[in-house]
Amino acid sequence: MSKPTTTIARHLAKLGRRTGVSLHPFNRLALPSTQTPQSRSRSLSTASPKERRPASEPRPTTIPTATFDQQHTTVSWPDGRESRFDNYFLFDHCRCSKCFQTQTKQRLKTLTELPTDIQPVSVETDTAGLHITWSTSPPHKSTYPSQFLKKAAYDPPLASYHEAEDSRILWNSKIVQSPPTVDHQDLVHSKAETSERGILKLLNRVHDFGFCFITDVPPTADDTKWLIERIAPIRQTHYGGFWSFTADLSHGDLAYSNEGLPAHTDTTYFTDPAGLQIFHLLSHPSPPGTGGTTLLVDAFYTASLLSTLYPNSYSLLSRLRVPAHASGTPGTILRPTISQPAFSHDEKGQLSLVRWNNEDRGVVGRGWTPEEVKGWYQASRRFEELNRSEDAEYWVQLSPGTVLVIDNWRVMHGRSAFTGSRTMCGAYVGADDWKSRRAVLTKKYEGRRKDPAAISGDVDWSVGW
Ligand SMILES: C[N+](C)(C)CCCC[C@H](N)C(=O)O
Ligand SMILES: O=C(O)CCC(=O)C(=O)O
Repeated sequence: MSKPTTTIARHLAKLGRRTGVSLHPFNRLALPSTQTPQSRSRSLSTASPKERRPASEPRPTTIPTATFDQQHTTVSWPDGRESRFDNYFLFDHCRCSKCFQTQTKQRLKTLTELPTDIQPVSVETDTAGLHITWSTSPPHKSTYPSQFLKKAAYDPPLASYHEAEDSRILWNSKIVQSPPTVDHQDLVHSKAETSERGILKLLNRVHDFGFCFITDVPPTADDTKWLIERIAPIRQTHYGGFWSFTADLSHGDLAYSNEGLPAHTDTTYFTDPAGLQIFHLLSHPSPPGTGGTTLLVDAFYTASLLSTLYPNSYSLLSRLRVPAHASGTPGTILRPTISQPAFSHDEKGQLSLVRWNNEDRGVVGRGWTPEEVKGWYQASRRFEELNRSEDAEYWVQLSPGTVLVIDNWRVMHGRSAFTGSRTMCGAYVGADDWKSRRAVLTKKYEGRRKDPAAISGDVDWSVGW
């Protein structure tokens, strides 16, 4: 693949000057959201006086006060902020034993069982939070911890929700200086707690950087499979569960050849793209073999650059849906029922999933305007140029004993063409599965520190967000 002759370096230099941030790795660039900078500033500057902006960060609070009327209960925080809740919303979110099954953590009432004219007969506040006695017969009593109310506030939302501190760190080619790594011993220690803490460290690094190496892994398929199964359940696909592959075209896919593969994410043809892509290079005698070097690119980093350099291109790649397919293996014609754009965002507008695979891309343009077709190609070429820039590309030669764990929703991977006999093994893990594993271990070993008010009495308020 010839290097694109681009003016990206000039753009990057300008960007560095314009944003005042030096684009070195471990930079906490703001993750791009659906709104491009211009549109974001417009929405803020045109907010009418009546639209209340998220309040500033709270000062230490003591005990709030509360008032209510037929429709709402309003909590006034000691720092002057106010949070207004529909009474129906509060009643719906009661987690007393009659409304919420504490073991299964599920609601016990349907919406039509909640009276639409529900209102308090009294409200009180204390260090435990807000206590409401409702106008039901007999009177139903609910308690809401202050922490819950601040997190759930929607009228207005509190700043902490939209500016939630995210530990993600965007990186470029300089990550080579200090790539995230954990040691195999930390993950398979005989003491269960030590292993779990090691797996949490691994998954935190995968969350923060989008990838992490595991060193000193016994270079066998069996040991690799056993290790992956300790991290999270292996996801079955049409490639099987745990796989070993080589250049034999045993599957109708270029991965099973010795071709070079540009930076891409896998399984864009699944409605739910694989969450983790785990690789372990078991063998590639070189010499006589050549090539087969691994490429990593942080798509959140290059998308962030695109968002700043070419906001309209970022918006097009966030909106226009692109068909993807896997049709090369006999008996398989895979495509998502609902095509998706390259960039998907969460409910906060944060970039959460990048689908980028030029080989598996289908026919674009159906339902688009001619201008959108032109604009999409321009935007995609710009994104590809950023991905193929020396600034973004991190090339690393894998070797037996080092496992590479990739967040396939964020970091793209690829490889240089190779000769010789090369065997790679690994597996996919579902996105929800590895994030659940991380959430459970975080709650177990960091819960008190990260969310002290999560457990109030025997009610778990940390779930359901
Ligand atoms: C990893 N393994 C070799 C089993 C499959 C590779 C699948 C590659 C496919 N083009 C995709 O991007 O999903
Ligand atoms: O063979 C490699 O190093 C990577 C193959 C690849 O990109 C893939 O399996 O998606």
